[in-house]
Amino acid sequence: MIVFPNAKINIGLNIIARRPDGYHNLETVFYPIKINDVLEVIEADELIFESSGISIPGDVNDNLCIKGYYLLKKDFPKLPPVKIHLHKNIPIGAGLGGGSSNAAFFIKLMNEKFELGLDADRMEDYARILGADCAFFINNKPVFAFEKGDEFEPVKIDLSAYKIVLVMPDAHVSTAEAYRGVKPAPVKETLYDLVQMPLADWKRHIRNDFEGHIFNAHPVIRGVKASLYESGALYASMSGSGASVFGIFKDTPDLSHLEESCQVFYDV
Ligand SMILES: C[C@](O)(CO)[C@H](O)COP(=O)(O)OP(=O)(O)OC[C@H]1O[C@@H](n2ccc(N)nc2=O)[C@H](O)[C@@H]1O
Ligand SMILES: Nc1ncnc2c1ncn2[C@@H]1O[C@H](COP(=O)(O)OP(=O)(O)OP(=O)(O)O)[C@@H](O)[C@H]1O
Repeated sequence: MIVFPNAKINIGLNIIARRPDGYHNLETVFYPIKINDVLEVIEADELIFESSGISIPGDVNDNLCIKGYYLLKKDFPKLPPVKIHLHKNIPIGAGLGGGSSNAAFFIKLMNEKFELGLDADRMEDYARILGADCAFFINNKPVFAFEKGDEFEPVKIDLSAYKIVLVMPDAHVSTAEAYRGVKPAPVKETLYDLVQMPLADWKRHIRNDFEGHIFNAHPVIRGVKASLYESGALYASMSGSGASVFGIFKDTPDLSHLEESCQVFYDV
C-alpha cells in the first residue's frame, strides 16, 4: 500500500507558557500544503526501513515510521513484520512537519492495511505519543491548535483562491534549538479570532514567535521573508520552527532571483 504524506505550514505561532513537562503551550493554525513524500509498506519476513530522495539524518531506529511500528505492535502483537520504503521530498529541518506527517500516515496506512479498527481519535492518541505535530496529520484539515499543538478546534480558512509559495533557504533549524531560544508570553488576542480577519490584515496582527531569534541566528531566513513581501505577498511568515518561509500571493510571483540559493515550491 502506498500513501503520500503531505507537509503543513503554521499560520501564526505563539508560544504561551513553558509546561512542567518541558514542552510549551502554544497557539497555531495548521494548514496542509501540497508537498508530499511517498510512503510504501509491504509485508516482509522482518522489519525493514529504506529511504530514497533527501537523506534523513539520524539513526534508522529513531525514524518516526519505525517508532510508529513498535508503538502499534505493543497493542497489536499479531502485526506481521513489514518493509517500509520512504521517498523523502519534504525538506528536513524546515518546520514543515515532514517526519510528523510520515508518522501519522504510517499509522493510518497500518490501520487500513491490517484492519486494526482504529477511529480517528484513537489514531490521534497514538500520533501524539510520537510528537506534538503528528496528531494534526491524522485528519489533515486546517485547524486551530493549542496546548502542545496537539489539541484542535476546526477553523474556517480556505486559501484555495490564492497561490501559496514555499521557500527553503540554505539553512536548517532543529525544533529543539528553536524552542530553547524563545521567551513564552500570554497572547493579547487569540489566534483563533485573528485568522478570521481578512487576509490583507494578517500581516499586521499574526506573528510567529520563533522569527525574532531564529532570524538573528540565520539572517538568510529574514531576507527570504522580506523578498516575498517585495514580490507582492499578501502575507509571509516562517513556518513553524523554520527554516522554510511561505508567502501567500494573489498570483504566482516571479521568484527567479531566489532560485539560485533556495529551493522554491510554487502553488503548494
Ligand atoms: C514547531 C512546531 O512544528 C509547530 O507546529 C511544533 O511545535 C514542533 O512539533 P514536533 O516537531 O512534533 O515536536 P516534538 O518532536 O514533539 O518535540 C521536539 C522538541 O520540541 C520542543 N517542543 C515541541 C512542542 C511543544 N509544544 N513544546 C516544545 O517545547 C521540545 O523541546 C521537544 O523536545
Ligand atoms: N520520517 C522522518 N522524516 C524526517 N525526519 C525524521 C523522520 N523520522 C525522524 N526524523 C528525525 O527528525 C529530525 C527532523 O526534525 P526537526 O524537528 O529538526 O525538523 P522539521 O523538518 O522542522 O520537522 P518538524 O516540522 O516536524 O518539527 C531529523 O533530523 C530526523 O533525525
